[in-house]
Amino acid sequence: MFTPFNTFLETIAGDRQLSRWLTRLPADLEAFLKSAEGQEFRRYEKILERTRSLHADTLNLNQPYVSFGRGEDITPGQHQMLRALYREMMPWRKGPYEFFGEKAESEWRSFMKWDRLIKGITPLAGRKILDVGCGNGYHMWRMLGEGAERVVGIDPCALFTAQFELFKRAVPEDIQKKIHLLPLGIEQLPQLEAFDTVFSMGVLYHRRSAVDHLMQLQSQLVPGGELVLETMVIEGDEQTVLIPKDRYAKMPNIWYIPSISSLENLLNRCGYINVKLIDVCMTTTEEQRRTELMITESLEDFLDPQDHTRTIEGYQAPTRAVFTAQKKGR
Ligand SMILES: Nc1ncnc2c1ncn2[C@@H]1O[C@H](C[S@+](CC[C@H]([NH3+])C(=O)[O-])CC(=O)[O-])[C@@H](O)[C@H]1O
Repeated sequence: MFTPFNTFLETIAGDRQLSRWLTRLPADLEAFLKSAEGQEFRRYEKILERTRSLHADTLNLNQPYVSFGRGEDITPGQHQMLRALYREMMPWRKGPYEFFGEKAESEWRSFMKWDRLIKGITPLAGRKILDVGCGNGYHMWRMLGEGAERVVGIDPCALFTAQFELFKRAVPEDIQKKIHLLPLGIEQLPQLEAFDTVFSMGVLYHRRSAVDHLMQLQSQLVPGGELVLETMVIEGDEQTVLIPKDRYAKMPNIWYIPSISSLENLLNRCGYINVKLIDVCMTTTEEQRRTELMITESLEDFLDPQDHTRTIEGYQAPTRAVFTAQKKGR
């Protein structure tokens, strides 16, 4: 029934920690496919059928444009087909990508976040990784490029899963076995204690309970494993947290924006050790902007037109911090 996810189910059957997931994963995937979001995914799958004959034997996962295949590998008709397909699968929020020479320019230049964090985290070579709220998987490909042994991403959005599948289905089978995006929310994960590094980037502020989110992430890590947490922060002391009255930067679903020191405190209270701040950076319109493949409002429209250090509601403009923290060893 759940064809696109079968390889993952087979892979985890032989893994002592991950096989625990089999108690609920098949049912969750089935429920997804039956849901409205799942119907949407099926619709995208029909679109993906058009790319069935594309096989990318050259990959470059270590540069800003994550790229698969070369332009000269496909016909002019296939180039045209890909350009049309990108449009049918809009909006492209994360990227950029290059697929057989066709560039997909996304709203976010996601490599800028990657460049800010990669030098501050434990090297990913040989590690098993979970990326929570992975979007269309841009950073997952970069993780694989760093030599990760296996990368699992979860994101409940059907479109993002389909965008990921566009590329995944074209790569060689040995690579397909190492990288998996499942259309699930973090709340659907049992305590797996299976991952050496867990990423949560751009997710904490969407969660209604920050404490539960941090504890849930911890329960995915092996003892001694590393959390990489990226989230919005505001200026202030250990007691400062912004809970927007209503919208924040026009977003209705922002619940919790702590100061750096209050988030450090929270990570410690949740039992993490070696909490380190590795980057703080105000988001610019160079990093987040409208493109041909994301034509609705972007950062520029969310800021006060007279003062780009404020959101349109008058709050501090989006500023993002990256932390690493470790789960205690046994
Ligand atoms: N319950 C949930 N569980 C898991 N994911 C969720 C949930 N709810 C929403 N999401 C997903 O979390 C992602 C947040 S974006 C960060 C992408 C990437 N990490 C990035 O850092 O560029 C936010 C941003 O870019 O500000 C979206 O793809 C949602 O579908």
